[in-house]
Amino acid sequence: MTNNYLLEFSNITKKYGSKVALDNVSFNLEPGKIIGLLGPNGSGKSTILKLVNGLLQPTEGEIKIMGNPPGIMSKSIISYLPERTYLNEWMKISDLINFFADFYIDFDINKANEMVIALKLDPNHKLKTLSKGNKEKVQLILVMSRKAKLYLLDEPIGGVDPATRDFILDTIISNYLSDATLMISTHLISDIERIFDEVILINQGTIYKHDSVDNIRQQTGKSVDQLFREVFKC
Ligand SMILES: Nc1ncnc2c1ncn2[C@@H]1O[C@H](COP(=O)(O)OP(=O)(O)OP(=O)(O)O)[C@@H](O)[C@H]1O
Repeated sequence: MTNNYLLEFSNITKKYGSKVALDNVSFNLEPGKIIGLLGPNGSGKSTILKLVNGLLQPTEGEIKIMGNPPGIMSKSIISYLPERTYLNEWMKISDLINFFADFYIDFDINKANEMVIALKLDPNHKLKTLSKGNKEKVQLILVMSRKAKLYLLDEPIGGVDPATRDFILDTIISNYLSDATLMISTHLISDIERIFDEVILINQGTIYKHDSVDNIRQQTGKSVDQLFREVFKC
């Protein structure tokens, strides 16, 4: 690595056919930060996360994760929670945990089991039988139990009731290593902004603002949620 960036996202344009989803987007992320990726529907958040994870290829531009392009090395250090579940609905929570433990050498099975207890889930239940919010908890447990360097969470807690969100957020932040970076796409800004160090505000495929939450609060006198509502007012 020639610099201290965990992720370099340089001059990325992504087109789906003739649709420009990202237009010359650049940002760099340092290790040890929690970044909120915020923007209206269709602004390009999921596209960014899929590009970083190597599920999509950029039309133009360059992505580097710890100095390397997305590939085998980056997949070993990225833990990704996609917007839709890909897990086998017929598997029990305990089976899914064992499956992940077999698949990822950085998976901490003890941490996963602790989180199952903390989030009041029954490991003998099949995913198929769980409510939407409890399914989300299971997916988060699986993703956060890896000792990854970069966590990419696409809308992680949309289905969880507001009272449980805080508890889940606390569980997340107390269970990842302090030099890891989390990038979280969400519409639940007021619920989650307390854990963000930085935010990237994106609109129609271009970055409106990338700054620390402290700077935003100092410079605008507003919370991120207030700023978002003002900037992206319909
Ligand atoms: N496979 C695809 N084919 C064509 N267009 C696509 C495809 N995937 C995304 N798009 C378009 O690219 C743009 C960005 O989509 P993306 O899913 O990245 O937005 P998003 O910010 O994650 O949205 P949301 O908040 O609604 O989840 C949108 O206009 C979307 O319609």
